[in-house]
Amino acid sequence: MNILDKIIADKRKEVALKKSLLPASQWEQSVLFERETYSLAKALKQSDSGIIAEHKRRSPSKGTINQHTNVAQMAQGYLKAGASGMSVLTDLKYFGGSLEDLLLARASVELPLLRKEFIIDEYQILEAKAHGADVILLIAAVMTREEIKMLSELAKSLYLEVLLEVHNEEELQKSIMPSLDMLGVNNRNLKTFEVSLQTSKSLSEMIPDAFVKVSESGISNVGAIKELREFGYQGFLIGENFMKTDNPGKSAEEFINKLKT
Ligand SMILES: O=C(O)c1ccccc1NCC(=O)[C@H](O)[C@H](O)COP(=O)(O)O
Repeated sequence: MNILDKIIADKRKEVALKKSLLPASQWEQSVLFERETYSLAKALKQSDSGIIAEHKRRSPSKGTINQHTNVAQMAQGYLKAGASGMSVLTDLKYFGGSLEDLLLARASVELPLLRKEFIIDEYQILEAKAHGADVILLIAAVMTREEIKMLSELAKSLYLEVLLEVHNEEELQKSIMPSLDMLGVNNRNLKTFEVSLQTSKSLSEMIPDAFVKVSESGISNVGAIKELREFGYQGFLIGENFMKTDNPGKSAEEFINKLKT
């Protein structure tokens, strides 16, 4: 079994257990459920950075990246740096994240927040809204077109935006539908961990202009962003490059300042 299949199999068990313990209806009572959300798509179109800076303690491909994080400080650092949004990993087993991380980020900044999670069930979308997310991620590799439609339409009905992630043409073709806001191309093959920015470049012309294009993973220098912009990308999801430093906020600030020159 490849790592993505393993993550999804574990996620199904985790969600089934949560559903048996805590009904989804409780999330609708959260004070955060009725709030206005921030648009990441708009921020990416309007900002001059386009950076979505990630909070990620560890990953299957890199192991431990940074165990000594202060989510609130990091969120404020990313905001000060000029990031267009923040991505918060909420999976515990493989990434060391939690819904508390998302709540802390929400309490700290008014930036658009992406819940970076392996979403396979409506329950996780209600949970995302109740914990401060503005955007959810759907991964085409692990769902059918019907599931993408059902989950993205639910998210939109809750005023959450949807970032749909693909890694190849087949995933892209099966996924295009009006209930998506952003199309993300993951440069990392989640089954083999191979990373190539060429994946974003090759798929770019197949993404309809109606969607904001986001390039994800393996971005470690300003030159890469300048190249990807030539292919129409307006969003750039960066995790490890910031998280591996002692001060991710400051490292994002230096990166974004360099981007402006
Ligand atoms: O990062 C991994 O090892 C990974 C493995 C399996 C599924 C997902 C994985 N990563 C999630 C991401 O998409 C990245 O955290 C995100 O795009 C940022 O990537 P990077 O800048 O390379 O840290």
